[in-house]
Amino acid sequence: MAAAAFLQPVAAVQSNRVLNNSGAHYEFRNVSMRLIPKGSKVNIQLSRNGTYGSGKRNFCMIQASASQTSVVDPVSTPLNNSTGESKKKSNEAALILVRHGESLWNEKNLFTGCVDVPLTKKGVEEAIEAGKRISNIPVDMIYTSALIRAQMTAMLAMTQHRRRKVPIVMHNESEQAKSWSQIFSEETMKQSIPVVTAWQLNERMYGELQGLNKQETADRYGKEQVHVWRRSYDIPPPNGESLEMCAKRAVAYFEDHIEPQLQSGKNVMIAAHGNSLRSIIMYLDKLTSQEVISLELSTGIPMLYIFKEGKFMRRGSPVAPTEAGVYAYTRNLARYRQKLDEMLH
Ligand SMILES: O=C(O)[C@@H](CO)OP(=O)(O)O
Repeated sequence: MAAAAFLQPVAAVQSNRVLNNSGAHYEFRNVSMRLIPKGSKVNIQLSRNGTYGSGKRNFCMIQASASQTSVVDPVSTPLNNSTGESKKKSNEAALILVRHGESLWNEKNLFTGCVDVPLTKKGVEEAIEAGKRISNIPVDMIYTSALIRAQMTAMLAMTQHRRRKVPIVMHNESEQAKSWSQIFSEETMKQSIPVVTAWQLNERMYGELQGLNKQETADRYGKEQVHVWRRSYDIPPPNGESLEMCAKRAVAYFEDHIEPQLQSGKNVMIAAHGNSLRSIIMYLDKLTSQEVISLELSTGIPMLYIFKEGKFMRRGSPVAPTEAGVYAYTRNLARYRQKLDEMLH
């Protein structure tokens, strides 16, 4: 099947029933399909009571064939197997951490926490700048929080990547969402980067401070008290999460979901928040609770780690996409950079 494929909402098809080989009818509910140009063949997958089968029928400009396709899950399928761009002979991978760009509530100096606000224009520019800095570093998987400011940052950053892969948000929240967002072209899959969103990477929940102005809160409760709420390790703000509580869920997620990807040689970018990233950095750099409270992260500045032989090595922030030093960190990064240059010049 050579033609470019794309997903089509089921509702766009003219019938609400298809006929399978044995003459049985299936409702269109849970049908996933691959559309190709007129006259070509298309495979249809039917999901009925959890089982899959193949259907055959002419409708619109599609002719259905009896052959069956397998459902390809981009998260579990290695995306780099044909380009060889980040094949790991040694067990090594790049990890990029980036705090979201400035949000509308950063700009207004409001406690934000888990309130879902977007980036400002400056935040958009910061995200694009972050993308330029990492535009020569391989990215096979992206993890973001469930909040739009982190997701915008990841997406905007990837618009700058020289490899030009397309970040695609995975929707696993329901069987239907999963089935309706499937991709049916291996070629397209190879050119995609799965984006996994996880609430565990959210900013720490700021409780009753969310939406309050930081300066006004300091004027009202005292600078010291607000400093304790903002920067102590284990004292939570009223009805909110302490950094320790935030670290518990963010680090558990990192260990359970992200570290296995790095171990398998995938290069990962995480776009998240001041406090969820401080928690993860505390884990990566083995910081004490005293050390982590003085760690401040700027918005939109990517940080690079190399994961090798089970250890994380902090490599700082690439200051420019062409910064030679970054690519000298490992042979794989150097090779990737060289391949991009060859491909794109
Ligand atoms: O308001 C927030 O959610 C965070 C991040 O902007 O603030 P703080 O600097 O106090 O961690």
